[in-house]
Amino acid sequence: MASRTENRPPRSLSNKKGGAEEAFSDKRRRTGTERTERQGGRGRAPLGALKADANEVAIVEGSECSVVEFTKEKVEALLNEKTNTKENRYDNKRKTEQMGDLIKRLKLCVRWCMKVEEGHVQEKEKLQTDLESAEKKLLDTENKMEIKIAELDETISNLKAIISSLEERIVREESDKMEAIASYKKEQEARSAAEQMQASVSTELEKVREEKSAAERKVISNEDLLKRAQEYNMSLQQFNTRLQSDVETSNEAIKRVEMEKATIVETLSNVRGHNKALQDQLASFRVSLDEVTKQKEMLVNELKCVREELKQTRDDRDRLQLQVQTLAAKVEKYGESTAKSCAQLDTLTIKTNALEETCSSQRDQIYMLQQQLIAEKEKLKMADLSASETRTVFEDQRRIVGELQERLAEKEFQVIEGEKLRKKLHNTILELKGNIRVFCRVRPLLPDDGPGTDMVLSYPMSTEALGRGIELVQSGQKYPFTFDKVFNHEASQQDVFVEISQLVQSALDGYKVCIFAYGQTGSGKTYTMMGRPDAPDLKGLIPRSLEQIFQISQSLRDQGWNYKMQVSVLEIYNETIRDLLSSNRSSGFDSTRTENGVSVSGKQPYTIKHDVNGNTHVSDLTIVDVCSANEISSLLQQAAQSRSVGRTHMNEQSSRSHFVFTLRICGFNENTEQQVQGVLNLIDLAGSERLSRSGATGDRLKETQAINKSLSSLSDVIFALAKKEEHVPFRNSKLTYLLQPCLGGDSKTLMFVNISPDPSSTGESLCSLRFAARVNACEIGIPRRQTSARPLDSRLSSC
Ligand SMILES: Nc1ncnc2c1ncn2[C@@H]1O[C@H](COP(=O)(O)OP(=O)(O)OP(=O)(O)O)[C@@H](O)[C@H]1O
Repeated sequence: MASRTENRPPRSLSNKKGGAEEAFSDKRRRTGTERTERQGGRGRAPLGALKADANEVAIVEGSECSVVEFTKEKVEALLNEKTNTKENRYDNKRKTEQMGDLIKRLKLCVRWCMKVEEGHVQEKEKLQTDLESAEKKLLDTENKMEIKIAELDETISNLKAIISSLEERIVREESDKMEAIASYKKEQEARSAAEQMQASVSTELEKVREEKSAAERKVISNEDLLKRAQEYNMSLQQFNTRLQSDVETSNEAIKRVEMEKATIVETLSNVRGHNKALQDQLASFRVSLDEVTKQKEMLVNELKCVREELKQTRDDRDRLQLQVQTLAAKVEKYGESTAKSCAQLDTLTIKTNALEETCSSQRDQIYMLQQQLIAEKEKLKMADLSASETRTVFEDQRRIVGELQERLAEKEFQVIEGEKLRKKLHNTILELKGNIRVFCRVRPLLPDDGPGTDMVLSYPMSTEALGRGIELVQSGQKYPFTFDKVFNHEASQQDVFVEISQLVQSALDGYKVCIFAYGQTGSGKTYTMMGRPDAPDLKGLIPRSLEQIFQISQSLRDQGWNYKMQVSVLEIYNETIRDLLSSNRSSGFDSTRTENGVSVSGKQPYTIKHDVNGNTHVSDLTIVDVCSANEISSLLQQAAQSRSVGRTHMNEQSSRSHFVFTLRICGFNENTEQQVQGVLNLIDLAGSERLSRSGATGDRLKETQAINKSLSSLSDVIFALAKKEEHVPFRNSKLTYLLQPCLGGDSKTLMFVNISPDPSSTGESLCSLRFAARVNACEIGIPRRQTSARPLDSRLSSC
């Protein structure tokens, strides 16, 4: 805000005389005062003050530039001052002095007058500049006011346009609403008509089919109408949303107008402030600034007009707001009524649809029921017809079932009988083959075998001896032997197993079966019995037999056979029994001596006993229940592991220990309640250790004699047992006691005599062959041989 002094307009010199005089005297007074203040510091008094009482002006000598204060009276007195001619009539000097003094004073007066005029001019200029600035400010304010008024006019025109558009919309909306109501009424009428039509059609449908199609067409048209009504409803809803958005925009416009109004009010307050300031200024220059006053009045008038307009605008706005509110209320009402009508329409549509659906579904149901009824009637007829046929067929079927059941029982009986016959035949065949059979197996030459390529073994090709004979050449002499079967060095593990597989089957049939290998060290006993279980083609008799047993036992399940199998594995080394399946290895050694296989005092571990059925039992031996060949192979691995650990522990030579694998088979047939108990003993007998292969050249005869002695003693035992001689050598031996039921009882025994083709061990081979031939020949004495004179056919027929 401009300061009061800045805004003060400059004093005009074109005032009336009185005013000018007043200003003049006032100015003079002020100038005098100022000067007095300025000169007071130097101690100089004004001339007027010094000469005031004498109407004279004191003039300071030598100071022409000094300013002397005059008054009007003094100036007039100075101008009217006349020289005293009477006194100075003749005194020219005095007269000159008086005139000089007067001239001086007049000069001072003129200088003062000029100074005063100069001050007046300056003041006038200042006042003029002040006036101009005030006018400029007034113009600025005027311009601002005009801009504001224009803005307000624009806002008002905008508002008027909005109001007019809203009014137009309301009119349109009302017309649309009227149309909607009219169409709704029409639709209702149409619906009621359609319902009536539908009712009439549904009644007519039952009567006439042709009219039904016409009614359906009408229903379709009604559906079209309904669809159109739904579409119209959708458009109404859209229009409603549009209206709501318009209301929102108008609300926003109202908010904008309110904000503008607030700014206008603020501006107005500013203008009022300005106006007040201007009024103050105008009051101070009321006289000299008439035009400004007029302009101010005009401004005030304009302001009043603006206020009035503002008031009007507010009123308009209020009115508009009221209109908007009423419109909004109307819109809400319309919305509600539309929603209600929509809901009614929806419910009506749903009802109509439901009724139509029910009608159509009932129609379908009736049709279906009619069709079903027809079909059922036909079925009933057919059923009546076929019932009698079925009855006859049923009777036939019942008769056939009875016959089949009879035949089944007959066949089952035949199967059981056939199984019995098979067993019997199988047993007879084996008996015919011999209860104790001896097979000879020759292993191939090994890289470790001694030098020399002389063929020491040959196989006669005569019809009688083909596959059964073997000839050994020693010192140029031929020694022929005949066995139940001879396997040359080319025979595979499978070839050997094929020959013994029937014997294995006998174990499942409830017989005691014993297969053992006999022969010198390194002749292939372990290879024949165990083979190399890790290589499928090189598996020996033990794993192959066990696999076969499990396969057959599984296949016999269909015939009602259930088998329980138990395994035990032991080793006899130097009259010591070692349980190869015992988890406690330290207790696996039996150092207690026994007599006749029975401990003499107290309960000793691993005592061998025979029960009344001829079964052998070893006390405290680990017996493991097995259900699969895999379990047995893992047990065999365990046994092999225990064997090698035991050998290291006892510093044992491998060929000195006998390996005995026993499988007890207990079978029960659920159908026939038949029970069998078989035993399969698979034994790898100890070969006699060569004394010293390296030192054989020196003491060859002694070495051979020792081996022969060992083989001979084992062969003596086997021979005596097989022949059931009273005197059995080495009776106290555990092996003898173990072999006794296998060879001496009713068990089926197979002995492998293994031969090495090594030319350096021909002596041992000859020895083995001789002893095996003795065992082979010992069957001469057993009962089967006595009956073997009968022809084979007659023996088979007796079975
Ligand atoms: N038919 C065969 N085919 C191939 N190799 C064989 C055959 N028979 C035995 N052998 C091999 O001969 C060697 C000796 O065989 P094996 O250990 O079975 O003799 P053994 O009679 O059990 O000896 P010991 O009495 O010392 O235990 C082994 O290396 C074995 O692989």
